[in-house]
Amino acid sequence: MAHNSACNPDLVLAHKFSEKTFTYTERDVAVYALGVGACARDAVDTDELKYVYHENGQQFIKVLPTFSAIFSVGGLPQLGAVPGLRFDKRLLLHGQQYIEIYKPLPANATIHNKVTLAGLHDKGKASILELETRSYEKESGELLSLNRTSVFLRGAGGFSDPSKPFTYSNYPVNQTSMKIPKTQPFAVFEDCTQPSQALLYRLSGDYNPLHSDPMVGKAAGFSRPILHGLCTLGFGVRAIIKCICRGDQDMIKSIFARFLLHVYPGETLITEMWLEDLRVIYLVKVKERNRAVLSGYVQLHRLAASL
Ligand SMILES: CCCCCCC[C@@H](O)CC(=O)SCCNC(=O)CCNC(=O)[C@H](O)C(C)(C)COP(=O)(O)OP(=O)(O)OC[C@H]1O[C@@H](n2cnc3c(N)ncnc32)[C@H](O)[C@@H]1OP(=O)(O)O
Repeated sequence: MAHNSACNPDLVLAHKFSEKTFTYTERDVAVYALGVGACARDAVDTDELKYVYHENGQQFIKVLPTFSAIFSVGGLPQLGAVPGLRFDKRLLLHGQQYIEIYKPLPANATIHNKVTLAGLHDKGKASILELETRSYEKESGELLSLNRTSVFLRGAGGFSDPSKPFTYSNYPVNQTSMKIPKTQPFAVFEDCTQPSQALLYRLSGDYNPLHSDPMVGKAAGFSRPILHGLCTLGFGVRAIIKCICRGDQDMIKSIFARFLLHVYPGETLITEMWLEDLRVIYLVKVKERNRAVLSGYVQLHRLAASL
């Protein structure tokens, strides 16, 4: 049987991504925090003002751990240039994100990114491409974070024998496995996204028109532009920092997220959390449609003394 020629796995796996350097400032950190809803309900929120303002004379504003995820988004335009990979960029969806944070992020820095391919899978109707981004602080050479981004390329699968579909990954499977407990959650947090949420969030560097252009949203199969997956993740992890970390963002060691369903800007997000030793399992639901949209875990360095 002839296979879809959307993807030549040998060429894709052999591709070397170019290294990139960029600088961010406190302004980017604050715009990001506002983009994931910090202080949206309460402009003097005692847990969150520090992400957008030099609260109590602090020298630098604090950085949300999920800010490191945007270091990986610069790889998006590069995907179109990967030899051996053909896909309709309007049909691309963010499938999963795994983040390791090695030290609290500085309020401003020049970052040097090294990107490698971590996985490629033929799912028949789609292919999944996984990229790893290691982000180094240029001045010190220190590794700040690792991101593994899985993109779900609808319509770009079926390039291998369906009886043994092509699959390659170079990372431990246990990093992406988790089960939602059947018990009552330890904590639940409800938060509203704004109708303009994606228009604000995109200023943090993901300018994919799927999140802003009504025509592109429709071409992708949605009634209107959808929210960035990493924005939903930012809301979910903020809820965990509030409810479990008691406001201390530096407790977070690693984060795993699987995007289950799209979110429309303006919808209400309910984050349910379960605590299993130093791991917080979480599930984010859209209240208006009663649908699960995101699940994953957050690994902590330690527990808050007041828990
Ligand atoms: C490099 C830098 C890149 C930066 C990227 C940033 C880009 C952003 O601008 C784009 C976005 O933010 S898009 C918004 C966020 N994402 C979403 O809304 C997607 C939500 N998820 C879905 O719609 C479906 O799960 C969907 C459509 C993903 C899958 O649903 P179905 O088609 O129903 O799939 P299903 O039949 O259940 O499963 C088929 C096989 O695929 C695996 N799979 C399913 N969901 C997955 C997911 N989310 N991530 C990874 N793999 C996934 C299944 O396990 C299954 O494989 P197998 O048969 O081997 O079990």
